[in-house]
Amino acid sequence: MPTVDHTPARLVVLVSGSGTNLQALLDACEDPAFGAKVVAVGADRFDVEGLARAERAGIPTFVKQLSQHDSRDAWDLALRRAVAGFEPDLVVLAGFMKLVSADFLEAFEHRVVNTHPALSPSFPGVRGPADALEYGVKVTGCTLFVVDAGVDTGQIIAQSVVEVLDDDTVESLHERIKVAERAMLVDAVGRMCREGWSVEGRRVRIG
Ligand SMILES: Nc1nc2c(c(=O)[nH]1)N[C@@H](CN(C=O)c1ccc(C(=O)N[C@@H](CCC(=O)O)C(=O)O)cc1)CN2
Ligand SMILES: NCC(=O)N[C@@H]1O[C@H](COP(=O)([O-])[O-])[C@@H](O)[C@H]1O
Repeated sequence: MPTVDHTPARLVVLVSGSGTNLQALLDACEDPAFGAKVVAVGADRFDVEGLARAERAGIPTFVKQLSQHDSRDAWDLALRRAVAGFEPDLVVLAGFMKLVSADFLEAFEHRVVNTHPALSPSFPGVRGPADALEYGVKVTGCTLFVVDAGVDTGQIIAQSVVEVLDDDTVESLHERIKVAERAMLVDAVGRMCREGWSVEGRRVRIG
């Protein structure tokens, strides 16, 4: 089972875009009682707002771009080494739009979590809000899970429900999901870092 080896716990956050989930963690970490600090932010692309948010907060950043490596395996290894160099207790994929390999996950067993804008196991992949809207569900939401080698199939840590409104667009729905997602992420990551967690079969227990 994972152990939290540092106080405060060390978070490495991976992003690909605007980084509002990252920002929520950065804000929460300002309170020493939160029990965690972001020690590095990584991305798979340059010039994203998520990296700028980290730089403004004085946090080290790194970029590992797939196109700058000879193969997917070489990219994955470079990413793994960069993350490992920061000795994370927890790796948070926060809008990170690349699949990570089984080797990556083995290096940080049960320590890699991802936030997804749908209620798993429904609507996996990169179109969670659009797929929920198209299907016609009346409620959707967000899920934090322990990442495994599948796509959004890992053990569920936390979920939050969001109502779908009659006049929702993909954008309006995703924005409302993101409000719930940030609160869910901050709450669950804080509790994991302060209380520890265990994974048994499909079940995750905090504390
Ligand atoms: N092993 C896993 N890695 C990741 C997971 C996961 O569940 N298991 N979740 C993602 C986020 N994600 C959806 O939740 C997701 C991200 C990206 C893709 C995808 O097909 N990406 C393409 C590239 C797309 C791009 O660069 O814009 C790819 O990886 O080649 C699917 C699902 C985080 N990682
Ligand atoms: N499948 C992965 C996926 O859809 N991820 C989603 O991208 C958004 C990133 O927002 P942010 O960059 O503002 O945190 C979040 O809603 C996250 O769940």
